[in-house]
Amino acid sequence: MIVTIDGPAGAGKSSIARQVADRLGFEFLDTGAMYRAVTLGAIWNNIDFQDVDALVAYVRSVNLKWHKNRISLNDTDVTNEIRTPTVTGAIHVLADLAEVRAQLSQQQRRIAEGRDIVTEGRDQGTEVFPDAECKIFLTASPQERAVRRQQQLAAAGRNVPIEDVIVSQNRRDEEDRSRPIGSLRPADDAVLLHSDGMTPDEVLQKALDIIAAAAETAAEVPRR
Ligand SMILES: Nc1ncnc2c1ncn2[C@@H]1O[C@H](COP(=O)(O)OP(=O)(O)OP(=O)(O)O)[C@@H](O)[C@H]1O
Ligand SMILES: Nc1ccn([C@H]2C[C@H](O)[C@@H](COP(=O)(O)O)O2)c(=O)n1
Repeated sequence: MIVTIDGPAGAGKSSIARQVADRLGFEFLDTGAMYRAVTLGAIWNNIDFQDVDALVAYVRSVNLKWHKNRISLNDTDVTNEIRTPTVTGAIHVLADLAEVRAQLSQQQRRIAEGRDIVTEGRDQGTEVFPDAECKIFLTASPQERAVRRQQQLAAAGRNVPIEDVIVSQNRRDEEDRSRPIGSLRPADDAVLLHSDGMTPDEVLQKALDIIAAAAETAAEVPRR
């Protein structure tokens, strides 16, 4: 069974998707980590971000591996290095390129093949797994997401004023929504889960309920 969880930055996708996967004994895939890793690699290799051909060639050449919730690039574990503001600020350049998306989407489908998996990102239910048995669009208001992000950053030792968090969140939302391919939007058949005012445990339980209902429907309606 494939479960997709898409939504805007800071909605709680990775934390909820990981817990859902643990509870169900499914694999978990963080597709944002893949976009982050190739962006980091392009920076490390001093690739000119204006040179589309060079960026595409680089992404085609790298060996990206997702294993046990960690990501490696040409056999170097970059799970921690991909979470810097520099990487976050540069991702949109690669994420906007159709060829890069095609490459990473293909790899995501390969990872999911024959597995029960919870995969999260922006385009999982719309572009990468249009036939997924369960699609959730997890969201929260910009204010709520910003507060969560500020607390997450503070827990990691970075005290960032809420105004700055909101500015960078608005920029990412705009980039993610206006992308020509793979833009952030709910699939027509996604269940909307708006998490304002819900604790993480409540969101987890709601997601599990949605998945249980979808699994029941999938069992009743055999796939063509
Ligand atoms: N319902 C909730 N209530 C309060 N905090 C939450 C809730 N859900 C998630 N969080 C917290 O919000 C922060 C952001 O969550 P998370 O990293 O899972 O978001 P995300 O959607 O994956 O973001 P991104 O796309 O930027 O990676 C984390 O610190 C997480 O623990
Ligand atoms: N399926 C995906 C996943 C991620 N991206 C891009 C857009 C995001 O802003 C960025 C980082 O993702 P995050 O780690 O914050 O989930 O990567 C995408 O285009 N498609």
